[in-house]
Amino acid sequence: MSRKKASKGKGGSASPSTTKDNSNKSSKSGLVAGVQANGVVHPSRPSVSSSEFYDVAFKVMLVGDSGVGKTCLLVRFKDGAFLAGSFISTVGIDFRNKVLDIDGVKVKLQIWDTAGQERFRSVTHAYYRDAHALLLLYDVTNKASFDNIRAWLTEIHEYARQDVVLMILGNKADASHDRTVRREEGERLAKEFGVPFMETSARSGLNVDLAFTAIAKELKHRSMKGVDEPKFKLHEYVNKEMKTTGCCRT
Ligand SMILES: Nc1nc2c(ncn2[C@@H]2O[C@H](COP(=O)(O)OP(=O)(O)OP(=O)(O)O)[C@@H](O)[C@H]2O)c(=O)[nH]1
Repeated sequence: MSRKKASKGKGGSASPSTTKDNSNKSSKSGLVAGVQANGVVHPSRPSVSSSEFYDVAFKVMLVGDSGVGKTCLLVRFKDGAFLAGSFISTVGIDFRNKVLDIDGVKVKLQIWDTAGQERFRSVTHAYYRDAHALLLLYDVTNKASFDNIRAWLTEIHEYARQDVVLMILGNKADASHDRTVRREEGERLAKEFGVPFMETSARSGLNVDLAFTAIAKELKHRSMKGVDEPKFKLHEYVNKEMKTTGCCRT
């Protein structure tokens, strides 16, 4: 299978220019050429065994209230590290790339980290329609961020594609002493809307890889499924993985 080469930069900012306030967390390598509107890149380069090369690419957006841990989740997934220290809010939108090997297929996720603050909402709206998947986060120590999930879902239905892959994540699951939202509440809400759900922790790494891998698997199956290939079921995959790992995988 021939493969496309991913951009070399760690990530980048898209217009309007965005980053964390006063931080150097984002780089500025710009948008990656070749990611088409339907997310499937038709490769033209020969296959090489490098993580820079990929077969298909998709855009994944992280959304949710300010402070729920979107940037930290992305950094944990991309770099395997936790961004400790004082909280610096994202301004606008920023992205990073990561290539995953899904059943022998190189899947590039271009992951967009959006600002949770209300004042950047109109910027975020402009990016919804290009997203193939959305990870909607709340903070298990912040009840308001959980209550706002319904409003976020309304917004998603208004601005995102109809076939967008969606998952709800209850982040900061490590912070058991400060928890105000029980896991069952998250599960119930997600069930009500028919959306897969898991709790995550950017701090400990709990379920972070699983969340992105599940999304990548679903997107890859949708774009490349053969006639005889069994249908991939995101819900079932998430439930099975949570059961086999006892709900907690770092
Ligand atoms: N205990 C704990 N703290 C976390 C976790 N994830 C993020 N935080 C903390 O929560 C704060 C906010 O994290 P960010 O990742 O910047 O939040 P955000 O959702 O990107 O916020 P905006 O950019 O304003 O939308 C920071 O102080 C983080 O250190 C987590 O999994 N566990």
